[in-house]
Amino acid sequence: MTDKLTAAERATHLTPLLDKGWAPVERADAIARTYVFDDFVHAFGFMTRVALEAEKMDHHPEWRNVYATVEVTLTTHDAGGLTMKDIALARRMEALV
Ligand SMILES: C[C@H](O)[C@H](O)[C@H]1CNC2=NC(N)=NC(=O)C2=N1
Repeated sequence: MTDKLTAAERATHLTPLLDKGWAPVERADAIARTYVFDDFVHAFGFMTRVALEAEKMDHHPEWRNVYATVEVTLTTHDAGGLTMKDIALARRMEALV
């Protein structure tokens, strides 16, 4: 789960997330997505749900919240790049949005 994704794994696992609005961040071998909610309460509710899941998964997002906007970047620091842990967390976030 913490080995960096191969090109074939990226093609399989990343493509569905790219369709949902996630984008590669080449600078850090990461992916990023910006979520826009109706207001701060909805944005922070999402962050709270994700935080509880992230803690269970022992895998944590880099993120920034300004009022109704949540900017998320996912990468695996221990591996120095994108791994299946990031894919799993992105999928959980898509289920919790
Ligand atoms: C000790 C602990 O398991 C590690 O530091 C975990 C915690 N959460 C993490 N989150 C992310 N995004 N990358 C990591 O490498 C990572 N490592």
